[in-house]
Amino acid sequence: MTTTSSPRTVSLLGSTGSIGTQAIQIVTASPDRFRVVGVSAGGRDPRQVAQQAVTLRVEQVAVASGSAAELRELIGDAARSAGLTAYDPEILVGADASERVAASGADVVLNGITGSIGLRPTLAALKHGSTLALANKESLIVGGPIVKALARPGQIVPVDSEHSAIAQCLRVGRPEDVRKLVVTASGGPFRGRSRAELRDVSPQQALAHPTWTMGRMVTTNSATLVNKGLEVIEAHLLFDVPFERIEVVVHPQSIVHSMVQYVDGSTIVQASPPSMLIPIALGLDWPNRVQDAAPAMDWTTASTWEFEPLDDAAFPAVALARQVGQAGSTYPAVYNAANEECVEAFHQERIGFLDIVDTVRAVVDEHDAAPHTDLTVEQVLAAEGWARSRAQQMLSQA
Ligand SMILES: NC(=O)C1=CN([C@@H]2O[C@H](COP(=O)(O)OP(=O)(O)OC[C@H]3O[C@@H](n4cnc5c(N)ncnc54)[C@H](OP(=O)(O)O)[C@@H]3O)[C@@H](O)[C@H]2O)C=CC1
Ligand SMILES: CC(=O)[C@@H](O)[C@H](O)COP(=O)(O)O
Ligand SMILES: [Mn+2]
Repeated sequence: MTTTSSPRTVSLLGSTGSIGTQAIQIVTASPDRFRVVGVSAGGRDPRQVAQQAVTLRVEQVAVASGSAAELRELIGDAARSAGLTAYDPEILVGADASERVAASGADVVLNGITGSIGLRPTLAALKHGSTLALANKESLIVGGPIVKALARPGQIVPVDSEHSAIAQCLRVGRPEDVRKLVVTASGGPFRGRSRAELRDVSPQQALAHPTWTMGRMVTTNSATLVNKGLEVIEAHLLFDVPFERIEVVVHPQSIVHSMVQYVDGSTIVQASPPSMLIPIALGLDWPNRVQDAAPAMDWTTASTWEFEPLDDAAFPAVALARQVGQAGSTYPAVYNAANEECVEAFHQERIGFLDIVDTVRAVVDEHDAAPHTDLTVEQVLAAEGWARSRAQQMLSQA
């Protein structure tokens, strides 16, 4: 028996970024399964947003900053070039534009925004009943218990490659039989270097990721291993596994995207050549798989997979993340916000590479949060504001 169903409606937040553009690749290849109804971006390239809107015929187009009149004109130009006569989407401009797209009730909201600015859109998507395909790990990490309290079981589908891998590996066993989660890390461009050898590395070197092509923030976070620290907290929050049962192992090939070890000694791995197309496609239609979403492993040619322990002395960001994750409350928000400030300063060549995690640690050490049993968004935002300004003060004295 064949069944037909209408395509899932999808809102893409961060549509012009690495995750957003790959999501468009997936949805345009499967028009029978997905229909994009909204796109949002920061507004750095309104022409690209306009072109996406017209190509996908979305109902809502949003940018955080820019001019509504200019965006409308660019959409009009792109529509005329495409031979579209009557295309008049809703245009949203402003700090809350993505949140409004997220609140429109699409079947799936893919949050591919960078940074903790993605928190309110994440909350809006959950409140309005959409499935949240979550690439924007920062919103879960900073919002922690607030995000979890809003989400019904299964409403958040991880898009981050490691967490998508773990979610896939968890489908083969019972939760009570899980011994540990093993999160893989490429080790970044500076794998194997000592702390002393990291002192003078440049922003350009930090952006030369060995296996993934991604946006600037997450690529830099891979170089410092802050990304892996964030991912340990993300795994704890998504899968309710205590920190002491979440391991990190360095795997330079980025083929095994993470693993689950069960109590009988079996380890289940998810493996595919490094590509976000599979986790994005799963995020959009979990647990259904999109045919040929990405190239599979070729088992007819020889290959070598290496695994090695993380060097915590050279890369202390993961150990620090475990501490802030255990502390909970506003500590993860402070860790992330201080890091976002430091990464920008590093790319402006105001500070060195080692100053990033050293400053994050110093800001976290100064943070004095009461344990919040009922954490609120306002408390998170206040702690973030404090962390950002404290990090900036420290950086200007560095
Ligand atoms: N890229 C990857 O392979 C992976 C990414 N992730 C996570 O996914 C998220 C996105 O990463 P990535 O795609 O690499 O990042 P990019 O920098 O490539 O893209 C970020 C996107 O967010 C948009 N954006 C920025 N600020 C706002 C805002 N205030 N409102 C709405 N949109 C905004 C940007 O628009 P504009 O350019 O106009 O500013 C852009 O479209 C991050 O959380 C990252 O950690 C996780 C795993 C893998
Ligand atoms: C593709 C993806 O999920 C990234 O978050 C990735 O994890 C980055 O690679 P690292 O393992 O170097 O952090
Ligand atoms: Mn990841």
